[in-house]
Amino acid sequence: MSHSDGMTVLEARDFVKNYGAVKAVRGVSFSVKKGEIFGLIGPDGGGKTSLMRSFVSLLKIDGGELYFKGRSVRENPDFVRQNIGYMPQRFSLYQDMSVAENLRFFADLFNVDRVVAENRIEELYGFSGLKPFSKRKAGALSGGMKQKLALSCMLVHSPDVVILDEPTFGVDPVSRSEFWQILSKLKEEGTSILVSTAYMDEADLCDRVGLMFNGRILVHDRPSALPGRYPGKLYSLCTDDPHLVHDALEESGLCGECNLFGEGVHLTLSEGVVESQIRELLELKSLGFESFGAIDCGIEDLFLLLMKGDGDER
Ligand SMILES: Nc1ncnc2c1ncn2[C@@H]1O[C@H](COP(=O)(O)OP(=O)(O)OP(=O)(O)O)[C@@H](O)[C@H]1O
Repeated sequence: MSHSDGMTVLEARDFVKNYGAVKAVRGVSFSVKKGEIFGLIGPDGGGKTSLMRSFVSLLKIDGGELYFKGRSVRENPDFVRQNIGYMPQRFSLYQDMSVAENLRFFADLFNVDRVVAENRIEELYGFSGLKPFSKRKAGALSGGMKQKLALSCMLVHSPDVVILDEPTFGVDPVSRSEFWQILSKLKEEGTSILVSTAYMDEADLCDRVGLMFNGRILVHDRPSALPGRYPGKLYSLCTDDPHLVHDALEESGLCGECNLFGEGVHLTLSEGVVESQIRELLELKSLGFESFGAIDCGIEDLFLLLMKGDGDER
């Protein structure tokens, strides 16, 4: 039975993946629409890789269903493998081969016609900026350039749906930004992208994101809609002693949420508590602070809150 509405390219319905007793993915449902960038965001071990590898039919599905363009992944493994571009966490480039040779190798692997391949490789050079390095050995490229080459190799057979597993992991900030610019160009070209990352700041670069933790997608929405999902008012307190302040606030019972955050603490007030009580407590304990005031919630704040609500055993 087809589940395609023409606009949905990837869909998970109550998808479950176990490794023996380890519940890696515990019933996940979401979809990726044609021409959008959907980000799976979350810390290591949340289940992102298991979900992605299952989508490309590299792992057995233990429950629920995954669909690619309306077809069951379980029943159509060859169709899936031929038509989805998949870039795993450790994409194997041939280190002793040049950039151009790697690209031609992957074109041959996917049986891309020679002329079509050369045109596509030129197009990919345009996307990636790798042309000046075409003769350089892959092993001699920087980390960021290696990831761009891996992406290009994966795109050489022109898949219109791609799955990228933490493609920017360990890459410097400038190259990360350049990599996302390439993804944005691909999207403009009509490519649909499912991409995972542990970098929360990459959420804003996606059309929609799913926050994944402990085998579940805790919430999925447009990045701009996520702050609105935070219940209550959030405060930021900047201090030189974030640990001491955090512990004092936790002990006081004045806060609902209380999390260390960079150079300070993000907190909510317990019911009936007013802002001045926080100031008074810190003065009483002789704990200094530079500023204290309400702020807009960020994606990390929401994630911390939702993660606490998901305390199931593995
Ligand atoms: N082959 C395996 N055998 C047993 N457990 C596994 C296996 N692969 C993954 N796991 C476990 O499944 C859970 C989810 O792992 P998964 O790799 O899917 O998460 P992730 O969010 O992609 O994290 P990472 O970025 O580290 O890969 C983790 O607890 C992990 O230890």
